[in-house]
Amino acid sequence: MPLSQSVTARDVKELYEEKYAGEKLVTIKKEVPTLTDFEGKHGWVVGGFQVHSEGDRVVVVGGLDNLLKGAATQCLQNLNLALGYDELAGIPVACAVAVLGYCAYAFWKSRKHNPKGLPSFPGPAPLPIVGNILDIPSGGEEWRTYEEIGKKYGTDVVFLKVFGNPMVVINSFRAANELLDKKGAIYSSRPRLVMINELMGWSWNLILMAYGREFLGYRKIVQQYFQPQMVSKFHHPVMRREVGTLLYNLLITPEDFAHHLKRMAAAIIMMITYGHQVAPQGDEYVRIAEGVREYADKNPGASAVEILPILKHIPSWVPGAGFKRYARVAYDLAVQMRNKPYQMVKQRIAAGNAVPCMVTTLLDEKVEIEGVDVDDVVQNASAVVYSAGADTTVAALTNFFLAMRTYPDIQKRAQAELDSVLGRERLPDFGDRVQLPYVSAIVKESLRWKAVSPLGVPHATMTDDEYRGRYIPQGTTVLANLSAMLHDESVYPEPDVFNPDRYLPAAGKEPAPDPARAAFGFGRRCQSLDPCHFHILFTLKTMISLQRICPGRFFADDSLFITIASILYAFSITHPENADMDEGIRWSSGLVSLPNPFFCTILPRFQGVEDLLAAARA
Ligand code: HEM
Repeated sequence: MPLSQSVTARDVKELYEEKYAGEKLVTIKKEVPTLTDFEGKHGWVVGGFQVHSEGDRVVVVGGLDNLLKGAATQCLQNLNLALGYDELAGIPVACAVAVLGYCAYAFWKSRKHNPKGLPSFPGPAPLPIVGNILDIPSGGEEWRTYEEIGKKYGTDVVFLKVFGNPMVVINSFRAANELLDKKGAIYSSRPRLVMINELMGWSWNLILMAYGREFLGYRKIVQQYFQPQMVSKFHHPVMRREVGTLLYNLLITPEDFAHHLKRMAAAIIMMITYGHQVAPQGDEYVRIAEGVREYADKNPGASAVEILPILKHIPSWVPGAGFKRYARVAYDLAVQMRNKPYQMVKQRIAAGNAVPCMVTTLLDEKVEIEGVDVDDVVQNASAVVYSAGADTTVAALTNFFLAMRTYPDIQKRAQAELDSVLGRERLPDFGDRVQLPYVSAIVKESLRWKAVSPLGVPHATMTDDEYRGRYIPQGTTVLANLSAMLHDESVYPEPDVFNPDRYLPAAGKEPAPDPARAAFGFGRRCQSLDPCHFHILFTLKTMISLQRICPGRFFADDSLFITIASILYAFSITHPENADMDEGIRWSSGLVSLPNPFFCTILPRFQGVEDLLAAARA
C-alpha cells in the first residue's frame, strides 16, 4: 500500500509526536528471512518493508529485528514529509513557543538515549541545549577543521551534538570501513535534510533518499545501468566522441578550458540518459540542470532550518523567511529538471526518432517500483544521473589540470609513456590502459590529491550501535571525512604532494591503496539484486562483493581515464608565464568541491595534433 495513501496527515502528526516512543506503535507482522547464514555476521532486509494503518496503529511489515526499529523510524520520517503546510497553519504564530519546546525536546532527547550508559566518542564539550553548534566549521574547507578536531582529541571518530542531534565525523579509513561498509545494515540511511529535500523538492533524488523500499528500487535501477559491462558497451562510444569534441575545443579556445570540461561532462550524461546531443552553447536542459545545482549549492538559511525544522512552516511573506522564497524557485527548477528532458524523449518516442538511451531502455523494460508511478520512476532515476555525475567528473578533471600545471615533470613522464605506446598516429583508447600504468596512476592521484567530495554524502544510523565500547545513537548523522582519509600520512606519505609513483610497484615497498576505496564513499547501501530473482548464491555473492557505494564509479573511472590520457597525449599544460604562481587557490564547500578559477596555458604538443584531432572528430 503506498505510504501517503494509507496514513492520514492526522495519523502522521500524532505518530511523529510519539516518534521516539515509536516502538509502541509498531507491530511486526512478518519476519523476512535473513541472509545471516550466507553472510555469517549480519543480514539485511531482503524485501524492504511496508507501512500501513490498522485502526489507530501503524503496522510495519517486514524487516530484520536489528533493522526494524530504524526502518520504522525512517518510515515515520518519510510519512512526516507527506504533511502539507496548510495542516500546520498557525505554527508561525506560535513559533517562539515552538522554539522553546524544541529546545526542551532536544534536552530530553539528549538524556534519553544510551541505555547501557556507554561513553560517547571524544569531541569538544557541548554547551547546554545548543550543544556543539559553535564547533561546527563553516566558511570553507571544513574537512580540514574536522581533521584538526580529531587530532586535538586524539580520536579518528569525533562525536558532536547540535541541539540534541548526535553527529559523528569519521576521519580514518579503518573506522569508515568497519562502520559504513561492514555495518552497512545500520549506517545506510541519510539524515533528514529539511531545506534541500523537503523545501527544495529533492526528495525524489536517490543520493539524498533515506533508506527504504523506494531507495532500494532506484538504487537497483541506477546501479544496473552503470555496471562495468554497460559502461564499456554503451557508454564508451559516447565518451570517445565527446572527448574528441573536448580536444577540438581546447585547440580552438584553450583559455575556456573550464567551460569545455563542463560541456563535455554534461554532453556525455545527456546523451546516455536522454539521447540528447547538447548544443555547443546555451543548451536549454543543461541550463536548467546547472540552475538546480547552483541553487542547491548556495542553500541560504539551510543551517537554521536544519537545526529547527519547524521553521519550514513559516510563511514566505514573513521577514527573514527569504529561504522559503528561494526554496520555491529551486523547487520549480527541480521539477523542470526532471520533467523537461523526459518529456522531450517521450515526444521523440512518439515521433519514432528517439535515440536509444537510459530513458528508452527503462521504458522498454517497464521498470517498476511498487507504489510509484512509472513516469516518476523513469524521470527520477534519469535525473539523478546528471545531479550526481556531471560536477563530480568536472571537479576531478579541474584538479587534474591544476596538478599538471604545477608538476611539469610528471606530465612529461606520462607523455613519454603515451608516446612509447601510441606513437604519433592515434589518440589513446580504453584498451590501451593496461599498457599505461603511469597515466593510470595520474588518474588515481587526481582523485586523491584533492577529494572531489571531501566530506562525502552524510549517512545516518538506523538503530543504536556500539563501536569500540562506545555508543552511537540511532539517528546519528555520520560524516565520512574522505579528504582526511585520502590525506592520511601513514598511508599516503607527503599527502599534499601530487605523486603518481606511490601507486606503482617499487622494490621493497607496497604500492599505496587505490584512493577509489574512499573517494567514492562507503557502505552497502543497496542490494543490487532482489535475491528472490537470483537463486544462485554464487552470483549473488560475486555481485555484492563488487558493490561499492557510488554506483557511477566504473563510469567515472573510465571517463576520467580516457579524458586524461587524451589531453596528455595532445596537449602540454603549463603555468602562464605572467600569472602569479601562488594564486591562493581554495576549494569550495558542498557535496562537490571545486577550486577557484585559475589560468593554464594549453598548447598542442607536437606537429600534426591538429590533423589527428580533426580526423578523430570527423
Ligand atoms: C569522480 C567522480 C565521482 C565521485 C568522486 C563520486 C563520489 C561519490 C560519493 C562520495 C558518493 C557518496 C557515497 C556515500 O554515500 O558514502 C556518491 C554517491 C553517488 N554517486 Fe557518485 N561519484 C562520482 C561520479 C558519479 C557518476 C558519474 C555517477 C553517475 C551515475 C554517480 C552517481 C552517484 C549516485 C547515484 C550516488 C548516490 C548513491 C546512493 O546514495 O546510494 N557518481 N558518489
